[in-house]
Amino acid sequence: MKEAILLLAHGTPDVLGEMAAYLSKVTGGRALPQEVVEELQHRYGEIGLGWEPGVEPPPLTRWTLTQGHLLELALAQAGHPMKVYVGMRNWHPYIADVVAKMREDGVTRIKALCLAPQNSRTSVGLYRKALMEAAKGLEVEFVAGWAENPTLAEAFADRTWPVWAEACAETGRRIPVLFTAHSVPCRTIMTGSASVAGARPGTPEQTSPDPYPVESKRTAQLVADRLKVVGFKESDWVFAFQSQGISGGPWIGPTVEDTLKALKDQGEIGVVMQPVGFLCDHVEILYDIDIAFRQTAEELGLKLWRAESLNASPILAEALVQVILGEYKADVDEVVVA
Ligand SMILES: C=CC1=C(C)c2cc3[nH]c(cc4nc(cc5[nH]c(cc1n2)c(C)c5CCC(=O)O)C(CCC(=O)O)=C4C)c(C)c3C=C
Ligand SMILES: [Fe+2]
Ligand SMILES: [Fe+2]
Repeated sequence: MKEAILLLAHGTPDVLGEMAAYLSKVTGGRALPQEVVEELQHRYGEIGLGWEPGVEPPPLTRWTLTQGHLLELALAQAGHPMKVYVGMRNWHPYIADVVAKMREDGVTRIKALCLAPQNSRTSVGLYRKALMEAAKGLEVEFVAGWAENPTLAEAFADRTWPVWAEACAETGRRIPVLFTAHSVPCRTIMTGSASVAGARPGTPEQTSPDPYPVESKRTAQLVADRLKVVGFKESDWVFAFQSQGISGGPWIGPTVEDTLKALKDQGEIGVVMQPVGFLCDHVEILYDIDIAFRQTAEELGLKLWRAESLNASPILAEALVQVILGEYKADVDEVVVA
């Protein structure tokens, strides 16, 4: 048996001209209106993507590949050297192509982990589906969720503390922290939902509510708990779901926009945003938070600070090692032959 690690991630286009093809992957082939394509080209353009390839790949691809390298190094340092591959669902390097490469390299057992700690059928479920289709005949151990890993909470706390301290010092006030995760469509979280993307047929997951909203808030709670050693209080944080889709239908809230308004109405003068649903920089952080929410906050008279993304955080690499080595009991599927 030859075992290797596969990190699964979202993927992002390399140039603006690939946007329509990329979106078709994201939506599973459903074409989106031209104005949605153009709006997303505008947003990705604002964070540095061009019509021609840049010197470096876009942040989401670059950081995801870096996280793979750091994990490989951390595994070796922990005395468990294993090769780490990275596959994306919606763009290159595609999961199917990476699994084909793993086969070529003689891998017979894959331990797969999503760079999305909170389990949703609209993210993790789709990654699992793509992997199982590609890995026919290989043994697969799939980690479905690791939202409550204490070292992950430590990694986020490590990024939150300096910016929260800066915000409080600059204003002389306790500034609230707004933890966020990506929103999902309302139909995703409904029991018996028809939207069961990625769920294994006949499993309870297919008909049970999506665990995602609860898991997202648990991550936030654990980060808040860890910050209490530096004087953080339970009353210092709130939670919202950000970046509701622009492709139609109702998505879960509370939204960041409504939460910023509520904070202003309560007399707050600023807010620190900590997006605990994301492990690295991408459009939801660099555009939605740094440009759009910052502008909304300014219009309301609030100053907005943002915690640095985990990106190359060594504590994140440590958390991944724990999940892979089974030192942290993650939500792991039974080992199956795909
Ligand atoms: C837990 C759920 C989701 C996470 C996490 C998530 C991260 C994420 N998404 C993008 C880029 C896009 N996502 C889009 C649509 C979309 N996203 C989710 C869920 C999560 N995304 C859903 C359910 C959908 C709707 C899909 C559909 O069939 O319509 C889109 C399309 C435009 C839009 O609707 O906004 C983009 C683009 C990134 C980069 C990302 C980060 C890892
Ligand atoms: Fe998405
Ligand atoms: Fe999104």
